[in-house]
Amino acid sequence: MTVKIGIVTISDRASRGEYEDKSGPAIEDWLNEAISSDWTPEKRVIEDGIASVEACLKDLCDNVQVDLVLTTGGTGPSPRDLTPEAMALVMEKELLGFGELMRKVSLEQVPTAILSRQTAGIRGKTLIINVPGKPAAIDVCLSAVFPAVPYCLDLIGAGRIETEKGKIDSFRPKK
Ligand SMILES: Nc1ncnc2c1ncn2[C@@H]1O[C@H](COP(=O)(O)OP(=O)(O)OP(=O)(O)O)[C@@H](O)[C@H]1O
Ligand SMILES: Nc1nc2c(c(=O)[nH]1)N[C@H]1C(S)=C(S)[C@@H](COP(=O)(O)O)O[C@H]1N2
Repeated sequence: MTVKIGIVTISDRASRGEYEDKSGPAIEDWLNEAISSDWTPEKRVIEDGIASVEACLKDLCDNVQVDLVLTTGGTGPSPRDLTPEAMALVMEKELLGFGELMRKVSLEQVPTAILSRQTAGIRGKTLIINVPGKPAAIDVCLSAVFPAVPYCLDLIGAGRIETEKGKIDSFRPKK
């Protein structure tokens, strides 16, 4: 069975068509290069807000039953940045290391990386990871955390993914 991956762009302006969504497609391109096994994208572009993000994430996890969700946007400090507040309502377990590592590598590029409240967590058999909205944040954040993603999916009973050696060396500890 194919692994399903949710790609969720969270942006008021992209969802209204005021600018072109570049971050969702950048995530899809990145995954196409990084994953060598079979996978299918489930793409969404939604407005900022606790209710919109909560509903989208619950639908992807509980109804569509995706294995992994990557969100982009809404992690900052401005009034409409509410992705973390929605994550708090959706996650059953938070994985704090993801946010810590993504901020660390992002800080080597921009001092404003500390403004992102991005995190990751588990709901059922789905891993959800937040990335900031700027298209430039995608490669640095995903390259940093993705080596641990396949084993995390194994541990929660999600589908198995293999990565493209050279792009991402995923690590599975020997049993
Ligand atoms: N999905 C996206 N596609 C293209 N550019 C984006 C996207 N999301 C963010 N950006 C760029 O990054 C900037 C900062 O992103 P941020 O998420 O803070 O947007 P925002 O100012 O809250 O507005 P909005 O929620 O309407 O995207 C945006 O002004 C835009 O230039
Ligand atoms: N790697 C990386 N991380 C980054 C940025 C970036 O340009 N590159 N932008 C920062 C900025 S300016 C903000 S406000 C926060 C939150 O962005 P978001 O609200 O679009 O999620 O992410 C931060 N993290």
